[in-house]
Amino acid sequence: MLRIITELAEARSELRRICDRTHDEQVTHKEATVRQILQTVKRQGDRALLAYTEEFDKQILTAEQLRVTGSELDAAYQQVSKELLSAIQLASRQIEEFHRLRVPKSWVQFGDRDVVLGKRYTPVDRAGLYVPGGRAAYPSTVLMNAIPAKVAGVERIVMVTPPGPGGALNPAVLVAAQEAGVTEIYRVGGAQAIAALAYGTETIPKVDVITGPGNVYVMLAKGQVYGTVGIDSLAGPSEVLVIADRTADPTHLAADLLAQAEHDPMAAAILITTDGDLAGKVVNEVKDQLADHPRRIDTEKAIAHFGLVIVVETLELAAELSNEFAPEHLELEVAEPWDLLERIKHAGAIFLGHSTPEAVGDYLAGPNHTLPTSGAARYASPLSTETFMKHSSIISYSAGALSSVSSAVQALAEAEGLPSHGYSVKVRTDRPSPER
Ligand SMILES: NC(=O)C1=CN([C@@H]2O[C@H](COP(=O)(O)OP(=O)(O)OC[C@H]3O[C@@H](n4cnc5c(N)ncnc54)[C@H](O)[C@@H]3O)[C@@H](O)[C@H]2O)C=CC1
Ligand SMILES: N[C@@H](Cc1c[nH]c[nH+]1)C(=O)O
Ligand SMILES: [Zn+2]
Repeated sequence: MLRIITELAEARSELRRICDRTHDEQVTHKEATVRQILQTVKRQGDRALLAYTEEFDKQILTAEQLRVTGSELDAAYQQVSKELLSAIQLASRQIEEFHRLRVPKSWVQFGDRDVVLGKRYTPVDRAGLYVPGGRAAYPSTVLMNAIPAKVAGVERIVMVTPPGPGGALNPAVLVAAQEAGVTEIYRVGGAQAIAALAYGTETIPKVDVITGPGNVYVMLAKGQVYGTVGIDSLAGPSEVLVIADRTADPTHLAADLLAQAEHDPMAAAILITTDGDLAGKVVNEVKDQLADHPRRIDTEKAIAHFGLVIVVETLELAAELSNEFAPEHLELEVAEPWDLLERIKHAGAIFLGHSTPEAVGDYLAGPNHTLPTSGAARYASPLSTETFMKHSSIISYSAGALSSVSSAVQALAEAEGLPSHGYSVKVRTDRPSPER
């Protein structure tokens, strides 16, 4: 079931197929479904949300039930154990500490002739967070999305997540939302939730930026509403790529591959190793650990379609293949991970050494777990406080500075056939404003 490949050309073509799995023909027809959902919600608002929730989530709700009430939020604290609450609080603290480290700061620079230039950072007014809820509950994703928004200074943090049986939401998700500073929660999921956040409905406010991971419908919907709103990145079905040498433990590697595969039948789990014996042992371990896995069917599907073991001659070649794939998560399970790091160019999050399984980053190390997938790590970055901020350029010229560039501006304006541009400078240098 987990295939071993030793031939380089085949390895490259398989990696390409797996990387492109959210763009292949099976998925492209979902683009049309998603477009239809977005348009219907845009036209019909809450009515469409309720109809899609009935169709896809099998829950019958009224418009009044879309928003989670204060009493439900209070009750959630009674439904989580003390251990879980303190784990949520530990994760919150560590995620907040990490995201506070590098909040972009506004700056100005004073140059010659009283020229002042700079950047002024401001948060968006409203952020919309998607928290997945189809196959698993994701309190950790609530923290990973809401905390950076709060640290960035966003005033209105709107969360959406699909309803479970009877419309209920997972209590840990509701507790995490309160701990992280979410201001309002709506029970709606999938592409319809993304449409609600992008266009607004009678109940759900339109936001400025939508963040958060989700399945392929959510990912396609975020891609389609980009431009109407900002988005973080295309964070779709999860991926891990592990580079291992003979010092790695096959039991650990198998556990890490399955930890990714269990997210979604479209999740990807890839091992590239320099040790042929290790490759065989990992394949057997995966089989053993899957035998009594509670999510065996979906996990097996992911392993069968998007699982792979590649045996290569050198770690340099392993790094090259990894860069071509640009994985969401990359584990360096080798004797000298810091040396190998030098060769890594494209990856969402990089886990170094034998004691750093991806799960520690998924939950509480501090860096964000909402990461670009399907090759998007070639150009995109993890979700961060910057995702919820934008900057304005700051420019201030004195009269002297303006006259020193007047002829250059006029030459450029003339070349572009835009005389009023040139005149707007000339008129000021010919007739400066009186000193006030
Ligand atoms: N890249 C990242 O940073 C992360 C990614 N993930 C990924 O998030 C995803 C979560 O997926 P799910 O558990 O499915 O939850 P989800 O909340 O993303 O999707 C469930 C929703 O999909 C919609 N849907 C289901 N079948 C549909 C159909 N046939 N047509 C139209 N809409 C349909 C429904 O509206 C449902 O509410 C996984 O792929 C996981 O790997 C999770 C955490 C982090
Ligand atoms: N591994 C997920 C994150 C996660 C949340 N909960 C468990 N894991 C990802 O794609 O980033
Ligand atoms: Zn995970």
